Amino acid sequence: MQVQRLGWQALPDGSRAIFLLDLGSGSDWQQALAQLRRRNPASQLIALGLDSEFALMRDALRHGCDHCFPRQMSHPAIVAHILELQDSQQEDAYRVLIVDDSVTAHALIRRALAEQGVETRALTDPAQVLDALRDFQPDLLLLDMYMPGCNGVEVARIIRQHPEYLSTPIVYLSGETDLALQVEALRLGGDHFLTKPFNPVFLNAIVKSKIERYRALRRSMLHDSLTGLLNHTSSKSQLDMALEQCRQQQKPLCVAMLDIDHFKQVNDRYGHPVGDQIIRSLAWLLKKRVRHSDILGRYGGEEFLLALPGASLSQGFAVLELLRQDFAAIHHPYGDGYFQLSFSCGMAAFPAISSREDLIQAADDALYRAKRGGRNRVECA
Ligand SMILES: Nc1nc2c(ncn2[C@@H]2O[C@H](COP(=O)(O)OP(=O)(O)OP(=O)(O)O)[C@@H](O)[C@H]2O)c(=O)[nH]1
Repeated sequence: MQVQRLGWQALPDGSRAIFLLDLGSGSDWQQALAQLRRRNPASQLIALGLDSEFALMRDALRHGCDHCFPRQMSHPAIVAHILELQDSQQEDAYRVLIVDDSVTAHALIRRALAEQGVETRALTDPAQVLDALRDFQPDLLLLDMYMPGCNGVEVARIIRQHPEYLSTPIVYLSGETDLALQVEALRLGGDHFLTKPFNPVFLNAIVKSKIERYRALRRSMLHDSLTGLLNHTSSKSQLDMALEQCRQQQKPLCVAMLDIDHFKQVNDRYGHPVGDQIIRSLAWLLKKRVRHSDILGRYGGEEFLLALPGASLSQGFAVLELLRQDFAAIHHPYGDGYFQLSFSCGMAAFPAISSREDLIQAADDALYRAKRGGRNRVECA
């Protein structure tokens, strides 16, 4: 992430950036803010340090701010929000699965959604829906109501039998105008009912808002709230998927378990909030340095899991050794001074070790050796 400090006059146009704005105390920012908004429609505008006052927030939002962070918001909370925004800017395109027996309807819907950059896959046979859900991992389903052999409500009910798809938004898109039938369809597992012929602008608006909420919900389910990294359960499931891909593509994969050294002493000496901040700062260092395709999770209290698909044990070792040195060099401010910390790390790699459980166990054993060997070191299985 690049950070620049600029005055209102020097702010660039047409960028996809995150702007942190100090709106000051007067009201002369309103015009400048509105202009910035017009010139940078794809950017995120954040007003910092505002008094939590209705009229001020209303004006900031009215003139183009996406978020207002009140004065009392802590610095770590601000950084966490910014990192989350940066993540959401890097997200994949929205994916919509269309189930409709008419190929003409497919073409119309796909064209309308493609205009907003939404990826689509279309099925004429509803019996293939479970395979398509697994392969395509859509963010939303658009379901026709009347199809040969099965209706849309039955498809929705079958999908809802699978816990992993319980929260996937289902929108009916059908010529059915009977209100009682529409209500019944919603009761049995749908989230919204749109009628054909559809308005493309309205369809896109519904699809976008449903997917935004769905992705936000998934983010909070899959990520750890302190650091924003994957949580314990989702680290393991993402590692399973990455391992499967590496197996198919005959690539190596390296797993590292990291644990901050003598962390109990940090809490005891400086207090729990400082301990939390140390956990965040290691999380952010790791996040800044790994690739988008790597898997990074908070595995336990002060323990992290990092998996590097495509990296051999020696390549992974080089990455972790550098990270170890860089973390150990950080000066963590406290009072008028600072303190330094280190982490220990254990590593193991596929294909020498083939299952997820064995990889984590082997990396954990190596981590234990690193601790026993004096800490602040990386050991390989
Ligand atoms: N501040 C803070 N502390 C945590 C969190 N999760 C776990 N801890 C603390 O982390 C400490 C871990 O201590 P230990 O497992 O004994 O190990 P250690 O002191 O790090 O020593 P070594 O791992 O042997 O180097 C415990 O005191 C936990 O209470 C958290 O979310 N925030």
